[in-house]
Amino acid sequence: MLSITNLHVAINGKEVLKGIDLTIDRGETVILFGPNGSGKTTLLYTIMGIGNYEVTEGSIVFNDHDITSMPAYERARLGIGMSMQRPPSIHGLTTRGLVQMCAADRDIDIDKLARKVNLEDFLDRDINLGFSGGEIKRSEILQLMAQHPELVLFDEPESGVDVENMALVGKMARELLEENLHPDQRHTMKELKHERRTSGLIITHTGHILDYITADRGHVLYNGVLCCADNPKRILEHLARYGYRECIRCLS
Ligand SMILES: Nc1ncnc2c1ncn2[C@@H]1O[C@H](COP(=O)(O)OP(=O)(O)OP(=O)(O)O)[C@@H](O)[C@H]1O
Repeated sequence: MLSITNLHVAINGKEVLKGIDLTIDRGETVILFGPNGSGKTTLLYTIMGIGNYEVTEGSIVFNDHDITSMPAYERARLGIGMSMQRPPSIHGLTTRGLVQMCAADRDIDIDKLARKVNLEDFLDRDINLGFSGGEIKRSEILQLMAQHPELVLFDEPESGVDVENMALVGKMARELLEENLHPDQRHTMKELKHERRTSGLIITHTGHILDYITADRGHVLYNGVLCCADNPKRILEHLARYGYRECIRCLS
């Protein structure tokens, strides 16, 4: 699905990512922790191909396509989608218009999808213009539901979201990632996991998203370097107790 090898990324000549190796298999969800400024957003934007990020070394391969230098719209067409932490407002582009663009030639019922995230009254408003934090996140989810990507990149889904909105965002994120496949009498969890085609890479500081989705693995990104891989809840407990100082010891 996604294979990142020795990825070095610079912004305005400053190296921010310093040799990232990361593989995400089909149906797998990976959580990314890390202190402010460690390069998490840079990694997600570089995978999506947006912004002024220069790949100076290494490669990103998605479903056997080398996407390292591909424009963002081609990556989206291949099946990568992203929910940004602070997406821009766009004058003159309605939410409905953007959601329709996300769907490309898929046949979707925009009004029905919007009702799922309580955004039916926002469809004819300019995208994100005057939206609250929770409304922005719900609109990001709506776009992802329309796009139906194979790899979902979430940059801090909890940011700016109140408890009630978090429950809705978490539920919809689970629906996107787990594709409404629930264990029943005929199918075990293991069998269903095998059927899943959607993968996720999620940045979180608080870990609240882990109350809603099942993550397979967590990593810590520290100063542009991935420094550990473990059960995400265990990493979170460790960070709550010791902060990031153990990462410095780990890397030294
Ligand atoms: N356009 C830019 N110009 C210069 N430096 C930048 C730019 N964008 C990001 N950086 C720098 O790159 C580093 C990594 O930023 P990034 O946003 O990837 O960190 P992060 O781990 O996502 O942080 P946070 O948890 O605070 O969101 C920071 O030092 C940041 O100031």
